[in-house]
Amino acid sequence: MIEVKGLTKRYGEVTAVNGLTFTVRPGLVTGFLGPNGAGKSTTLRMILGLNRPTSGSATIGGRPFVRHRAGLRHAGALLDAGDVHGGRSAAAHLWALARGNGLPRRRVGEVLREVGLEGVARRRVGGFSLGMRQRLGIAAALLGDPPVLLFDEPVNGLDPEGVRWVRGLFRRLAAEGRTVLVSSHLMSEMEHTADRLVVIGRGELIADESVADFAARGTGASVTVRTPDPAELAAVLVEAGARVRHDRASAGAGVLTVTGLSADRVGELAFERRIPLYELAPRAASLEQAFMELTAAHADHRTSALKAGGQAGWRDDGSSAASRSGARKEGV
Ligand SMILES: Nc1ncnc2c1ncn2[C@@H]1O[C@H](COP(=O)(O)OP(=O)(O)OP(=O)(O)O)[C@@H](O)[C@H]1O
Repeated sequence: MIEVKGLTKRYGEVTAVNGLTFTVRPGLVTGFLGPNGAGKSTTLRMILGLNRPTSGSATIGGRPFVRHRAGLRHAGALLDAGDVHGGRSAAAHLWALARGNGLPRRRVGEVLREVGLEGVARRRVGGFSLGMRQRLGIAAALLGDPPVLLFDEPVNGLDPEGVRWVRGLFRRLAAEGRTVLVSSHLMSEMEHTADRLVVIGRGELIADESVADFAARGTGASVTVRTPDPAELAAVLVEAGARVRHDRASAGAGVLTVTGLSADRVGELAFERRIPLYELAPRAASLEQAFMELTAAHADHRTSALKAGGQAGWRDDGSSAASRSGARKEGV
């Protein structure tokens, strides 16, 4: 379990994280989402004791991470896949970590097999692709067989097969009862991977709930209804204030997409007018749409980034080099 309470981090004038409070539970994959600069990496670094909070606390299993001896047995993390000594082999890199944490040598071979790098164990990490480095970072996180795992943008650089593999790995780790926290800017990725979402914007908590509850908050929610009398039903629904789109005919019936009325109300109106229904299904807004709506107020930097000729919206290069190297310079 990870517990974050009133966590705040200021860098001079910049408040990177502002009074964050949330709990990450075992047995679930929790997605940690937010626009660029929302404070995800800073939060993960504070949870791992790499950045010192200005105020508030973060604990893993009830204690600050730095108070755990042989830390890799308690929590494993992939923060920055590029942050590896390029002159070492994959096996040597992992063996150095294992030795420092009192872990047996056999774990090196086990985790290399787990991530599919056993064939390149003796190769220098300097020649690895970004995807291979991500796999190596995941191997390092798994080395101590820890109950708590944190991954910062783990799918960057992975090919489609790698993405599928990593999704399956996270689901398995959660099914084993571990606490799994995964940061991402890819909404679609979280839709397939996470059970819960912690969403932040400008360092503040926006949502902490199940994926389904989060998606249901978007205004793009609609109702799909199939009926042999689509024209008549459409007229009734429009009269009641709905917007109706006639999509297609299917198995002798018309399919309507209705927005602005709940599925319950659509069913009631059809019943009152004695219009038969073959199908009535509420559809939540897409996660992406709900996310864009809910974070809009916390992400006005998108516009300024565009004006400045910088990158707007979601990060797609897997790095925020300035902030990360800056955070490293803090020397904690
Ligand atoms: N060492 C630092 N010195 C000054 N400001 C920093 C430092 N580290 C981070 N920041 C600032 O804190 C804010 C949060 O940055 P952080 O990297 O945690 O966000 P993020 O959600 O991980 O973003 P991204 O997805 O772009 O990596 C940003 O405004 C960033 O510029």
